Amino acid sequence: MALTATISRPLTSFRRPSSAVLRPSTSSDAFPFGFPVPRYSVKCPSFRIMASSASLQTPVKSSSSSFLDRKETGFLHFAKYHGLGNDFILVDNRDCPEPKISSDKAIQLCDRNFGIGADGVIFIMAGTKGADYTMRIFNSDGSEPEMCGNGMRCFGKFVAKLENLQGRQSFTVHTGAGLIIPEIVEDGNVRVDMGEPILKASDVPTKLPANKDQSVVKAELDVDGVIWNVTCVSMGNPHCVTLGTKESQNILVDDLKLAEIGPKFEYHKMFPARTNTEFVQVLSNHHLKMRVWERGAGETLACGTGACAVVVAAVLEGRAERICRVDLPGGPLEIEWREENNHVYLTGPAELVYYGTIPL
Ligand SMILES: N[C@@H](CCC[C@H](N)C(=O)O)C(=O)O
Repeated sequence: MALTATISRPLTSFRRPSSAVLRPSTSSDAFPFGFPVPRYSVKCPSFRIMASSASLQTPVKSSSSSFLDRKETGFLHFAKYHGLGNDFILVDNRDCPEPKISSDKAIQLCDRNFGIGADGVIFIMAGTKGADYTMRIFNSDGSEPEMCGNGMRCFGKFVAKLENLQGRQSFTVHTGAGLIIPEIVEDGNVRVDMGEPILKASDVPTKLPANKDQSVVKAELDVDGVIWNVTCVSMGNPHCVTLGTKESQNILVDDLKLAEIGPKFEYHKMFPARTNTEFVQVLSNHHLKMRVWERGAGETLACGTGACAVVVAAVLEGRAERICRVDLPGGPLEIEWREENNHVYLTGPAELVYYGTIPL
């Protein structure tokens, strides 16, 4: 019998064990996709009968006369979501311990001309290490990052659909960046407890010379002869944040040729795991504007972990307060770096674009 998790709890602590209540699924937990349930899985033959841990409306028969079996080919059922234009293919992977598609397939599916088109593919997986769920993600270049802030908001919305959860909800998600807690709030936005930023240079990681406290704040980075002032922050994934060059403390982000300079930061020898790079214009001490060049995805319309890193960097450089609105090309995010627990909170929208099915 398939089980679905019903979770509703206040968000007061972090990195705590899961206490999700498990209940048998019923027909009211109908799988949201409006297409026939597949009779196979793509990379998990042992889960052949069950397409999703959400209940199926009709029993699945393994019939050799079915169209899909006859074709002997696979289909991927997915939901397309976006968080401020940072868009993802979401796959219900709860019935399979490994992502249902390979990183090579993710590259194809993310292609905006020859595929579905997305900045990444996100897998909703069963919980591990005491969490309610696990999130894995491939960037559009097939690399696997530790975390994704906008993706986590989409993850939260999709889980609520899959589990038929209404209203305010929160759950714990195990990621490469540790335990992350998305909460769907009253207005439908998702607020994510992103945990603590990592500032220790070797953990970001960056080879840039660190301060006494091992952080890299307003260090000089030479990119083709231009000296940029950069602060390095990991939100589980690496970020290089710049609020200006040695010449000028103010960047006009709209004027930057990101496609030209972005890759030079991403592959700079000072960043052994490559890096995401945020270019920031300070509008006031509560209002920042940024553009991002993402590791493994290029310029995107928004980056949640990036916006968090930007506020942390701007605070460390004395250019902003701990609660900021961050404007990205796709729209604004609210970021708070809370002093009492050192956690960063990210709040913003996540929207379903469509459900789809694609042959593999
Ligand atoms: N867009 C994401 C970040 C996705 C991962 C990133 N490209 C990386 O490789 O670290 C976000 O919203 O945080």
